[in-house]
Amino acid sequence: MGGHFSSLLASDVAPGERVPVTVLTGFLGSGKTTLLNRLLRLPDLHGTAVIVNEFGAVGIDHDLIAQTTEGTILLANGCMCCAVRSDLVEALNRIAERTGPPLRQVLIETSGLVDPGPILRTLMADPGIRSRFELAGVACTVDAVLGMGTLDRHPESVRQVAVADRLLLTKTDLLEDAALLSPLVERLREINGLAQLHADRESQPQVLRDHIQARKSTHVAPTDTLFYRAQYAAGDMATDSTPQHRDGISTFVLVRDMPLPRDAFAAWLDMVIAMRGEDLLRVKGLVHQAEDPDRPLVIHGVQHLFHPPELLPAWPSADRRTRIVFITRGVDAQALGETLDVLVRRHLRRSPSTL
Ligand SMILES: Nc1nc2c(ncn2[C@@H]2O[C@H](COP(=O)(O)OP(=O)(O)OP(=O)(O)O)[C@@H](O)[C@H]2O)c(=O)[nH]1
Repeated sequence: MGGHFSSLLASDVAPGERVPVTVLTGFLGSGKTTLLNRLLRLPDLHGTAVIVNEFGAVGIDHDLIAQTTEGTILLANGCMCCAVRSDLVEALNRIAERTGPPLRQVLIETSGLVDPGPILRTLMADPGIRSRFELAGVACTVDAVLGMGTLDRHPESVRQVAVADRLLLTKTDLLEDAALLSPLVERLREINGLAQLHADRESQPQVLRDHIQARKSTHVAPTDTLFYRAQYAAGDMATDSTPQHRDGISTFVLVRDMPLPRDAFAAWLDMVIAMRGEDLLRVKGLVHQAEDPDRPLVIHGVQHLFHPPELLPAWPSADRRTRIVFITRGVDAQALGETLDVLVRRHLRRSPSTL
């Protein structure tokens, strides 16, 4: 075993007490800073660090953020898209090493123009960062009035939506008629049917607070709901779902009833990552491993980087099928499934006792 996923599987990294990091993205002017300010006015945010990333050498976003919460640290560290790795790593290390109240969670506000992919990669790839921090998820603001036009004109805004766990519709108060929202909601669902959509402006700061405070170790239930949402995204999951295409992005779910031999599954995922890593915008799944049938393996990746996979103590529901959700750019769902089947068959010919 030599690929990216296999090495993670072999390293057996324990989740531990890592600090959750949430990325807040959203196109220019979509309301990130406004939401952040409303968040910072809520109680119970002690130990929250906020990293603001701005486009251009002289940013003003950090001046627009009210520093109202005790124990909140604000860092402004320049342009995320061209210096993402060193700046972000440096900012996180600085936060982790400072003295003072314990750090409980981090929120990174990205510049409105960036594709959040490199930021997520940095969070997942840097060994020093990974040992201290865990990616809690991505929240994305979408302007209820201008969102549709932005998605039409700016591919980076599509990518922001595609990688989000939560989509927060802003400026709904400016809509004359709530029905005007439906085409945008439909479009967002086509790009990313997995994300939770929050259109209620009032509750959005609380939604974001709950999200940034959630630790992965407490995520058993959300992992389960992920698949209900996936079902919504991809229709019937009895077999592999038909890809939903929009904006060059397709979403599908790969489903397998039979337990998968661990080595065959890891070899397949290594191969998929090596060949199509750049096009895997988001991969999330529960895997039924033949060698450990009672504990599902949770996999979670962004492009060619995956989190260390984690074993859940038990299946979150009676459904024990392997279900992997893919949000990709142009990856052929059928070919992906067939390759997995070939590798599993080959493995079983060599080691028939696995099942
Ligand atoms: N009416 C209304 N205005 C909003 C809402 N959210 C943001 N705005 C306004 O929209 C404008 C842009 O909001 P910001 O919060 O600065 O947006 P941003 O995403 O941080 O913008 P960038 O930093 O340029 O990427 C500001 O004038 C806000 O007052 C909302 O929910 N309702």
